[in-house]
Amino acid sequence: SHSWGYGPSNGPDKWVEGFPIADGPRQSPIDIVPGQAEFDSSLQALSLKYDAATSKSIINNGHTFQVDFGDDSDSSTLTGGPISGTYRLRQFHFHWGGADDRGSEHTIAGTKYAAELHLVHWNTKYPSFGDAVSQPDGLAVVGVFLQIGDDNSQLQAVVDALDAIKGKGQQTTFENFDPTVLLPGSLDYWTYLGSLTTPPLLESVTWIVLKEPISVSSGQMTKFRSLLFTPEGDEPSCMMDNYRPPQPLKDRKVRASFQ
Ligand SMILES: NS(=O)(=O)c1ccc(C(=O)NCc2cc(F)ccc2F)cc1
Ligand SMILES: [Zn+2]
Repeated sequence: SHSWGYGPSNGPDKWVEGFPIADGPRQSPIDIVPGQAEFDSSLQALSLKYDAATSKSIINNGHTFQVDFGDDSDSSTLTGGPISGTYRLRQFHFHWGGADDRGSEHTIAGTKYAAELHLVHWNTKYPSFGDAVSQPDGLAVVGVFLQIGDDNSQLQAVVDALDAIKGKGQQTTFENFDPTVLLPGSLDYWTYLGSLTTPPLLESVTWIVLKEPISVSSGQMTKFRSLLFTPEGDEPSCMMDNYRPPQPLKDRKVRASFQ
């Protein structure tokens, strides 16, 4: 059986065949309509405390590239915001388009950004990420939009590592990187209950989508698109348009941390 991907034969419209939860009640991403989000004064400020020493490696997993973090202690955590307790940073990755006019998973009143960063955290009330990922309050993912503009010098360290992980399955060390440098000035956010945006699409994610985008240049996006979905040696397929489109809101409310 061919595995899931983003092509015409294995893409988002086909995922329901192998993962029926694709049509579930709390799927992600969604279109966020600011005028319909409800300001909730009880929402706390986000507290993101990351330790550069926990960054380990950068890998091309055939769907995206991700930076993995050591998560066997509370060195890099998310607290506050809409969540209770402590969530540990596991990895961050991106989704992007084949052109600068698309690529984000969440959209804002229909507006697509060029890319979207996901910082993935798991609830330490569970013994591991693998346990947390199947729990309704197991994960918290912070989403950050990337908007085309000036070169993002903070992103360059990540961009420069991509040459070493061109093909699926390739990885290399990626140490001393603090993802705080990838956050925008404001931590204002929207939040709602959702899912993983890739199979197995588990409905275990508290989504925290930042209102303020960060910048990325067209040239930096071109380097994202030079990665391959395929292993070196296979017929090359450029890694792009690795985003799921917005899913039905169904019986959910989006809350805003700001007025
Ligand atoms: N785009 S997103 O931020 O929503 C997202 C975040 C994490 C994962 C993930 O960890 N997948 C692998 C994976 C899934 C499992 F369910 C169990 C183990 C595992 F490695 C997938 C999507
Ligand atoms: Zn993602």
